[in-house]
Parts: sequence; C-alpha cells; structure tokens
Amino acid sequence: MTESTTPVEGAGPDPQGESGTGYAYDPPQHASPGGEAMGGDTIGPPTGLGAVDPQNGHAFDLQNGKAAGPPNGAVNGPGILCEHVSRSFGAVHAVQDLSFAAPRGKVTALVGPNGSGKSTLMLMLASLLAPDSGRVLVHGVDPSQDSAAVRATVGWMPDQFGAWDSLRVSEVLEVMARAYFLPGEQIRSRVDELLMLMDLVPLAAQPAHVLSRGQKQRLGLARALVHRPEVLVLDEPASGLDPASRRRLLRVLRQVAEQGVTVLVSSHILSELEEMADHVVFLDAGHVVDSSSVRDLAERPRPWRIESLDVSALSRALGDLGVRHHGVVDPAQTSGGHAEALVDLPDEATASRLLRDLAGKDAAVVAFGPATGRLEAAYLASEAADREGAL
Ligand SMILES: Nc1ncnc2c1ncn2[C@@H]1O[C@H](COP(=O)(O)OP(=O)(O)OP(=O)(O)O)[C@@H](O)[C@H]1O
Repeated sequence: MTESTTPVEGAGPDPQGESGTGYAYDPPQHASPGGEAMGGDTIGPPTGLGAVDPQNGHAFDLQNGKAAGPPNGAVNGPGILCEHVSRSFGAVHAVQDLSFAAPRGKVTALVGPNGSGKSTLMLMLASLLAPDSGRVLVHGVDPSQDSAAVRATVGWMPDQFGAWDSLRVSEVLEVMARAYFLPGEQIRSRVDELLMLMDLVPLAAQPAHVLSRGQKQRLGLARALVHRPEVLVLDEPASGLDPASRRRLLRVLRQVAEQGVTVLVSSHILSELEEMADHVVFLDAGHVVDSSSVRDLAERPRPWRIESLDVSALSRALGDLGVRHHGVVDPAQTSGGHAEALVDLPDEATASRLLRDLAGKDAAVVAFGPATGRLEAAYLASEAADREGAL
C-alpha cells in the first residue's frame, strides 16, 4: 500500500515521515486520556477395542463395560494438550518442539502457511501418526498409549475426503455409526439428524462419488460428528464451501463448542476463522510463533483505513492532529472513489479517539475501519517477527 499511494502535494505533512512504523497517532493535548501418515481418512475404533457410550458419547470400554474416560486428574484439563511435540519425515522437521493447549468448549484455530505442520499435528492428535518426542494428550489420554480411547473420543475430518465412493451418502454415515458401535435402533435417527444438520437430505441416496467438493466437505463433517465426539479435529473444513455452507459450518461448530466439545480447526481463510474461533495458534515451520484469544487480538496494533469525501480536508486534519500515516491517496486512485489514508493504531480505544478528533476537524470522513482483519494483521505480524528472528 505504501508504495502505491500518492501523497497529495501540500497536504498535511507527516511529521515523522510517511512510512513511519508502529503506533503513529498521538492524540492532541485536549484529548481525554485514554510420513508415514497411517491413512488420514480412516478413523474409527479398531474393531473390538473401543466404542462410544451411546448415552453420553464418552469413550466406552467394551470389555469392562465402563467408561474409558481420561485418567484421574486429567478430567478437568484442556481438551488438547501438546508439550514439546516433534515429528520429522527424514530431514523434514514437520513439527518441532511444539506446545499449546486447546480449551474445552471453545474453538481453537490453527493458522500457518503451507507446510507449517498443521496436518502433521492433527494426524498426531487423531492417533494416526506418532510423535518422535514430546507429549500429546487428547481429553487427558495419550494417543500413543491408548489409541482406541482417543479414536472413540475424537471426530476427525482430514483435508482430503476420500470417501467410500460406491456407498450412498446415508450409507457412509450408517457405516461410520456401526463402526462406532452405536446401537442399531439409534443409527437411523442419528443419520437423519446429521443429514439434516449438514443439509445433505436431498443427497442422501446419491453415491458419494457424485458429490461436489463442497458437498463432500459437508459429508466429511457429518461423518466426524457421528459418534458425538468430545474433541473435533478438522483440517481445512471450510475449503470448497459456498458462502451459505460456510455459515452453516460456523453455526454447527459454535453449537458443538457450546455443548462442551473441544474444537480444533485449521484454515487459510483468516476472515472466516476470525468469526469461528475463540483462540488462535499461529504456526510457522513446525512451531508455535504466537497464540492469543481472538478477542485480545483487537487490542493489537493494526492498520486502519480512513475514507473521506475531501482529500485536502483529510490531509489537513491528519496533519493538524499529528497523525503519522502512509500517505493520503487521491480518490481517482482508490477503488471506493474516496480519498483514503492508512494509519497504524495500537488498539480500538485509540481508533475511537482518532475518529472523534477527525470529526472535530471536519475531515469529511465517510468510512473508518480496520484495513485487515484481526487475525490477518496478527498473522502477518507474527510471520514477520518470526522471519526477523530467523535472520
Ligand atoms: N508423509 C510425509 N512424508 C514426508 N514429508 C511429509 C509427510 N507429511 C508431511 N510432510 C512434510 O512436512 C511438512 C509439514 O506438512 P503438513 O502437511 O503438516 O503442513 P500443513 O501446514 O498442513 O500444510 P498445508 O497448509 O499446505 O496443508 C511439509 O514440508 C511436508 O512436505
């Protein structure tokens, strides 16, 4: 943006230099203070080892007839806990010394560039891949110690949906329900419930192979939910979904989380994760570079865009207020047809003060808001910080 903007001649000068970095708004004096992946697509309790208690969806030990829940002391811990987890494929360190926790009843987003280790981590959580070192606990259970209990607890949706293509949509869900030992008389109603939830009723009798990518994604989520899991691990669940299906996904995930389920979701579409997630964990090159609640991200510096009907009035007001900006752009060069300026602000409270002060200066402001989403700004900042640290 900085490079393409054209500062208006004679416009209010930027006292600190137009490309000043960081917090740039000093309120005026009068202002108030203020690898061997083991087949990512096939999860289910290994035959005869574990199942799900149909009453409450908890892991159920078939041999002993009692809940095979987490060991004592782990019941109230986070839904997912990773401590210093590493996993390599030959010379590729896919996940390195990674630690984070995902709380129960919340949606946690894993965000990171291609190849940053998201899928590798998720495969370990789903007990489909063992870590080289470190500890993973899912609902208090270590997948490498008791994969059957973890598989009964986790609903897993891989990024590639390789369904049993010759089965009809409803049959896919029936087979999954049987694999999780749902009692026969409950299977029909559970399948119907999931078809309805994921808007798959009109497709119920279609063979899975005729489904579009987005429809397969919806079936993938229905399949992950079949046994009412305590922990949902979803790798790119929104990819290929149209806007209506995305809204549905968002609703379903929020609903599931409100019921106490731990939800971990990865995506590249940051604006969508911002709405979906309560917490975010940023990964780069296999390790955590930052983490935060989504709410707290609002309190981090990010660029804000100011649009005005009058280029000179905006320039003058910014100059008078001593606001550092990245240049005021002439309306002829903006897509919205308004004069525009970008300013870096530390938080929403400062933004609110600046807006009030601009109004007091007759800056003819018609739009004022963050130029990037909270997640995107934090992601770009964490990526930049990580790159700097690596130099
Ligand atoms: N089975 C495997 N064998 C060899 N290398 C692998 C294997 N699985 C993953 N990798 C490598 O590990 C690194 C992390 O991959 P991973 O799929 O976990 O990343 P990701 O963050 O999920 O990427 P994307 O966003 O593109 O899905 C990559 O360099 C990848 O090539």
